[in-house]
Amino acid sequence: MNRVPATKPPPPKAPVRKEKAPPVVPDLINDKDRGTQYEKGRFLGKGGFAHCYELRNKSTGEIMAGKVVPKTMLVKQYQRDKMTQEVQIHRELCHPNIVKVFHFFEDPLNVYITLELCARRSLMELHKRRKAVTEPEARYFTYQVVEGVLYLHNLKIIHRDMKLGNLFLNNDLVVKIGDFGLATTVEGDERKKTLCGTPNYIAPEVLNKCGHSFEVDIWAVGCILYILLFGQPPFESKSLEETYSRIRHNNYTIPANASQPAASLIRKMLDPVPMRRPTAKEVHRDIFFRTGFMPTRLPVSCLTMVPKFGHDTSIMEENVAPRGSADAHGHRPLTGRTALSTLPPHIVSNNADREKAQQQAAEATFREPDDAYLSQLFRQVATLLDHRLPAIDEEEAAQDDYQSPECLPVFWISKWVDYSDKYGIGYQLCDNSVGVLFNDNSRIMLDEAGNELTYIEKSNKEHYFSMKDCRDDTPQVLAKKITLLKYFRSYMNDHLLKAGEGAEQRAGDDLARLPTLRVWFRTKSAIVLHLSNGTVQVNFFNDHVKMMMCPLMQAVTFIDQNKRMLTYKFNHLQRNGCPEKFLHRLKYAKTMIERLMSDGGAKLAPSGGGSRR
Ligand SMILES: Nc1ncnc2c1ncn2[C@@H]1O[C@H](COP(=O)(O)OP(=O)(O)OP(=O)(O)O)[C@@H](O)[C@H]1O
Repeated sequence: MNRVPATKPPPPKAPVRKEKAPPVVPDLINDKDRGTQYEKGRFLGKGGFAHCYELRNKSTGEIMAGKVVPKTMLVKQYQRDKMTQEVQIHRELCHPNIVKVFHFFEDPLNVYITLELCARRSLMELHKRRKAVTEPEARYFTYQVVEGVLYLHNLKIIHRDMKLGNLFLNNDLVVKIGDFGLATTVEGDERKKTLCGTPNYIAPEVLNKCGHSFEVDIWAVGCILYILLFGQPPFESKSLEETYSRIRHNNYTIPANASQPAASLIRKMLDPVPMRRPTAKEVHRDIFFRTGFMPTRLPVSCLTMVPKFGHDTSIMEENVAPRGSADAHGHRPLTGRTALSTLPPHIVSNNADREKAQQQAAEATFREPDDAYLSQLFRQVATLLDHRLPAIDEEEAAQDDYQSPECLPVFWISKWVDYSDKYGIGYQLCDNSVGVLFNDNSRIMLDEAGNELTYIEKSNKEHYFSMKDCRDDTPQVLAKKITLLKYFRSYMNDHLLKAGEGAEQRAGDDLARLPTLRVWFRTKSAIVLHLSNGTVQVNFFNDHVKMMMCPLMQAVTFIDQNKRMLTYKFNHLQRNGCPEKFLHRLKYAKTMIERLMSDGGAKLAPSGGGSRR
């Protein structure tokens, strides 16, 4: 296929930028000293000097993460010393909020560190997808970070590179502090004078080179809490010089909508004078962590969607008269996009905290763009295609080093059933939750366990309730929709194969607000689906290739004919090239996004071809 019209002279071939040579990692890795063999699993990602893979202990079946550093990266003595120092500090640590190091060994090619697997990536990906999170979530994550820091400081260890990307998440969304590459131990009142490498959230005393200690970690935690709550770093600017100048002058502002305890804690942690900053112990007992919601756990869906903090026992629906204005506890349902009342039992809090969290979640959903990021995605794909992308081989693009697996979507549609000639389209998400987009543009969603139900009116007003609360007097229209949802669910469970089978999954949760199908249509060659979290999915009928594009991660994932998942950042494809086959699909996707935009709100295109119920 021609990439340039024949009339134009072809522009010079874009240079292909070669990345650093990736390590050669055998499929079977031998830890000779312990007599253990590991099978190399999926590629997890790469950092400045390490590549990370899922490893499976052949004899125990245990799955872990394996950091691989090629020996060619450790030629100089100082590089080897740094690595040994990092591992020496890290391997001694044992705390629920610190990534566990299991072993450290080498073979002729590489050095390996086996680590506790953090399958849900890091707070950096959460931040990219969500920007500002709600205060209960910020409290939940930051408290765990502080617990880890308190443990380290008690052992006289400074981490010195606390940042979102070093705060990993396991499948239960427990925070695990990792990457001890800049960590050091402190003797007595010693002030450290040198720091190799640049920590992300650099404290003023490090910039001023006047000696630093534990307080640099507290400064970084202040930056982390700020980013979680307000969606951007406190001293961010267009240039590094300007950022450093702002740090030196303590030039940052706290948005007016911040709660008093949050604002006060941030001010204390971002004090320009290190000695005035609270210790980890003082932060740990700060009032911010003692008031307001503190969820004991968060659902996986909060990596991409604002969570909900309660149920709506008083169902309201267009064309359905609300049954009473207050629930059994005398709580009035909120009007707006979220109507919440009864709280899950594991959240201990008072009414005022509860309503505040509800309000915050509602405000956050109002901040989501009306087009669910479609125009943003269109611009990204259009920009990518405006460039002359270097053509590369498909197999080259399938190599680990080429991919960015951290950008894999949290949710995609793994099954769908088109019954729009009568009712609507039913679908299953990759976590086994199911939803229906009805022909009247209302939506319904049920989590995997079949407990948590979300009903979204045509006007986008959301109602959450537990299936246990569904009584005999459920309004007839809704009862019918629930029956249809269950029908779709059993049909999909019985009949269809799941796309992307084998990927990480987790059961739904009572705080989960799952993404729902917003708009869809079918063409002769594909079905196009747009989820409310911004993901656009295109399933091609002829060869069963699927593509998912995420505007927030600025990335695309292909599930190819061999069911391989290949994830690429748009800017990586732009710089390093794109196989012709994917380019062709991206061009098609651009037209499809345009059509989604012009279709606006859920106009169901006439169906043509493909599977149909
Ligand atoms: N314990 C883990 N579980 C799952 N994935 C991990 C784990 N540790 C690291 N990763 C993944 O591997 C990638 C590379 O790891 P990391 O960033 O720690 O490497 P690095 O080269 O030491 O980092 P840096 O460039 O920050 O010095 C990370 O982006 C992350 O996606």
